[in-house]
Order: sequence, then C-alpha cells, then structure tokens
Amino acid sequence: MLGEPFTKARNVIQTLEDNGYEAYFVGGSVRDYLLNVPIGDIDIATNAKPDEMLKLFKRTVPVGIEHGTVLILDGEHEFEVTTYRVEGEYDDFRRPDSVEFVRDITLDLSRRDFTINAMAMSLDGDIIDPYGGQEHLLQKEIHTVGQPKDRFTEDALRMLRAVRFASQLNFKIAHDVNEAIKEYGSLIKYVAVERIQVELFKMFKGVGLKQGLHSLNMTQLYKSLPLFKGEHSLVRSLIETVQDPIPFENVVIATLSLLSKDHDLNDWVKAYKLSNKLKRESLHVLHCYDEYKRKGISETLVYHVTHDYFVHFLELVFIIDREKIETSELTTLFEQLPIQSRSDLAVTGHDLMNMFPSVRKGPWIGEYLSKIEQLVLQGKLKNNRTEIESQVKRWKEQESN
Ligand SMILES: Nc1ccn([C@@H]2O[C@H](COP(=O)(O)OP(=O)(O)OP(=O)(O)O)[C@@H](O)[C@H]2O)c(=O)n1
Repeated sequence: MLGEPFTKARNVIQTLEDNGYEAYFVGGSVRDYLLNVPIGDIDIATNAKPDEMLKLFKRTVPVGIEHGTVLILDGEHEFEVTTYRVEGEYDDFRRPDSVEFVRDITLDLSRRDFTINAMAMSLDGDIIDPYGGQEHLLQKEIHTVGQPKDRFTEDALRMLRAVRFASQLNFKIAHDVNEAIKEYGSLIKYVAVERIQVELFKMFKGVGLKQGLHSLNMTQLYKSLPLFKGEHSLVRSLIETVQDPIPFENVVIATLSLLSKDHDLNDWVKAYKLSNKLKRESLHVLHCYDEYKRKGISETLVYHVTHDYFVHFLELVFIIDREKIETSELTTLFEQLPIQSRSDLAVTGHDLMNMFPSVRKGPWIGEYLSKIEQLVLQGKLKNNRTEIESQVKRWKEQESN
C-alpha cells in the first residue's frame, strides 16, 4: 500500500478503474519514490480519453485537452491526468506537431526522455518498467528510452535535462547519451531560453552539482548555451569554485557574474530573460559582496545587509572566498547588530501612518523605514519607539519648513 502523497490520488485512480479504465502514476514521482527521495508533483496517465474523463469527473479543468491533459479536482487536491499518447512528428526540435492517443501504457512510456522517467506505478505499488529504469536507478546512470538521437532531436531541451538529472540525482550520463549530446548539442538553440533557465537553476540546486558540472563540461553542452559559449573557462571555474548545491537563484546569478570574464550581471539577466525581481535580488547580493571586498565585513553588514539577504550574502561569500572566510565569525558579527531585519524595528509602517493620519499612504513610509533602519544599524539612533518617533517628527517638520 502506497503512502503519501500517492494516497491523495486514490479517489481519482479508483474512479477511473471502477469505470473500466487503467490509470497509473508516471514520471518523476515514480522515480523519486523508488529512490526514496522527496516526491514533487504527481502525474497520472490513463487510457481514458479526455472527453471520457470530463464525463466521469464533476470538477475538471481542460488545461491541455488537445495534448490529452485534464486537471481533475478532488477535495482540496488537483491532479494532472493525461491520456496515454504517442507524439507525432517534431519538426522544430521542441514540441510535437500533434499527438495521437493510444490505449497501451508501454507505448506512452516509449515517448518519454529517460528510462528512469519512463516507469508507471499502480495504486498497489506494482511497477511497469519496460525500458530498464529500475536497473539504471541502481546503476545510477542516465539512459534514454531508445536511441539518444531520436529523443534529443524530438526535444533538444532533453540534453540539458540529462545534465540536470546528473546533478539532481548525482548520476552519471551513459556513454552513448554523452556522445549524442556532443553531436546534437547545438540544437538547443531552438529551445526557448525560459525553459533552459528552469533546467539550469534545477541543476545548480542538485545534490550532485559537481557531477552535473562535470557532465556539462564532458558533453560540451555549455558551448551551445547562451553566454556560456563565449566564456571558455567558466564551467571549469565553476567546477573548481563551487563545492555545494546553490539553492538560491540570486546567488547562482551573482556567482555566474563574478566568475565570468566578459559578462556582467545585466548580460546574464538579458540573455536568460530573468525576472525583474530576480535581477533586483541578484544585484543586491552582488552589491553587498562588492562592498565587503572594498570595505570589509563590519561596514557591509551595517550598511547593506538585512536578514532577508544575510543567508544569500553568506552563501556567496562562502562560495567565492571559502578558504579565506570563517563563516561562524560572520554569523556572530551579524547577530551582534542592533537589528537583523526591518521587522525588528520598534516601529512599523503602520505606526508611521498612525502618527500622521492626515498624510496619505505612499512611498514616504518605505523611505522613512529605510532611513530609520540605517541609523539604527549604524548605532546613531536607538531602536526605541519614543526615540524613533521623535526623530520621525523632526524629519516631517523639516520637510514642511
Ligand atoms: N522534455 C521532456 C519533459 C518531460 N518528459 C516526461 O514527462 C515527465 C514529467 O516531466 P517533468 O515534470 O518536467 O519532470 P520530472 O521527471 O517530473 O522531474 P522533476 O519533477 O524532478 O522536475 C518526465 O518524467 C518524463 O517522463 C519527457 O519525456 N521529455
């Protein structure tokens, strides 16, 4: 009997089975279950066609009906259920032109990227594994289902997914897969950079990041990735410098900017179409790091680092200056600051608004909080409500004169 999170889907699978259909868990959840690592999203595959699913379940959203996917809502849970399918011709190395629904799970599994992702599992925990996924899990190797060339020319992103899984699972890429990536790596230029970005961040988060970076190097796939291609020594510097997974995306971008020779943070932001939020965060972490290099740690902590960014800043310092820095020293210094974040201040934005009920809510609140924060950090103002309020009143008076 399977435990959480599979039991949540019991109703959906049981309903399909009670009505004469098959339904299995497929993809990443089966792989992660067999590896005994935390399970992410649950995907279900069935031989029921989309219109049959719509008839069977009351609460559904046809999220990708032309590709066979229906979102089924059950209580507070929702599950993506996809009709067994094979994919038509791919003529752009990205997406199939069409899909064809089939009634056989083995056919559905045959269209998937890697053997470890091409297994299905029943509600009772029986595994369907036609392509040797379990054996490859034991061998810790990434093999494609069928010929690597076929899988990679269908969807060129799969080559980067191989590298990502090498990192995420700390697996090796099988020799024939490695060779095919060398041969077809340049096709990745047809893939949207947003999809590349997702896989790269997943790679940096992987417990086997070293393995992932070695695979990126050995397959030479980096030569076809935006910016990496002009930075000949970047992957090698990453291998030498980065010891552990990097869970924070802003730290990944700051690290790439610091280690690349010819590109700065703005280049990375543009080339990978990063969000404004991520750009802001990465800039801030990088700015803190620059200040720390120029002025030393105490000055940087007092003027620039708040708790929200402390772990990120710490992580970047640790990555780049691992040999030179004692992180416990840094943490102690940080803990000795009068406040560790804005929320430790004795006043809130709400308090400021209540002090001046006739003044409209606006950017002045954030600006005042930021000034207060700086003065408190620098020891020029006590973190005490009465003193802060007097200071704020003085500012307001000066403004109205
Ligand atoms: N380019 C792709 C993307 C996905 N898949 C198949 O679709 C499944 C689900 O894909 P996705 O959610 O992207 O990845 P997971 O394998 O679930 O891995 P994770 O959740 O760890 O990202 C994969 O397992 C694989 O069988 C594929 O064959 N080719």
